[in-house]
Amino acid sequence: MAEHFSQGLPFMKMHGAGNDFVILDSRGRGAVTTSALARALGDRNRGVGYDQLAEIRDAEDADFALDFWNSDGSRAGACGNATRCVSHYMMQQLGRDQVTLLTQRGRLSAQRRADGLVCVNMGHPQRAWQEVPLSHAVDTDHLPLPGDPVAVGMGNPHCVFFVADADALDITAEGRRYETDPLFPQKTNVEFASLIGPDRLRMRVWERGAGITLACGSGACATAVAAATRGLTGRNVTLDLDGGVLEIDWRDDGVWMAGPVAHVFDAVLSPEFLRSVA
Ligand SMILES: N[C@@H](CCC[C@H](N)C(=O)O)C(=O)O
Repeated sequence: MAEHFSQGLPFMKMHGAGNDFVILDSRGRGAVTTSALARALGDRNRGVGYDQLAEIRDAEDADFALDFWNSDGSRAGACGNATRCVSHYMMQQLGRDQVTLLTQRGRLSAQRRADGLVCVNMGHPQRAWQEVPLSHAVDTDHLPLPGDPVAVGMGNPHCVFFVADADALDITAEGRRYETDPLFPQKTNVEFASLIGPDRLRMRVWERGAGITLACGSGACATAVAAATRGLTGRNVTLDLDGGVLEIDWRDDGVWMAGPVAHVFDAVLSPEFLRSVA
């Protein structure tokens, strides 16, 4: 790859509610991300460090397409906060307040609200066990696991626990344990949520392929769907995460998520770094 990028490879660093991303804009050229590049870049000592890498590609019937990678080099089918960050960047580039995009999940749309928050329709939640996916037929509202969690797919799998105090938990131990539970053949993201007020939840997350992160957009959507399904909240919910606040509105046309985005810096990966990954 280094021979194709003799001047280096430009990238952006952005975050959404503290969920941080490296973003490559590959429009007009082929996609460059490989599992090896994602893993090397995701290493906070030897690379740049991030929760997810998002690569923007050309799309024929949408404004752009997006692929997601976790920092361990694995692929992710959805990433709500990166979708909001990249949509912000694309709206700025196109001079518009709304964009459409393609992900593995299908066609999504994003908008900038009057208050400046960027929101995305993450699509309908996946509630059938095959869709999450789970390894066999079970009640997704009450998984046969300690703690009685809920399984929700948002284009990626989530296992949501409702607990008395999410801040009192060792989520590294609990998250690691359930990420690889055999009930989830593709592993899972793990959320821990507590009801802290009417339609308000405190949520912490252990992400598949990334570990503890300060926020997870698809996880916030899954948690809001699980809370409404359990009758703990209505369908319009505010979530307090370690890195900020996300608003989730489960409407007839899908689960909408709104929150802050920040463009941190632009930089260039050196040819030496790219050579070391080849
Ligand atoms: N941070 C993300 C979710 C990223 C993907 C996840 N780790 C997976 O493997 O499914 C978000 O904002 O949704």
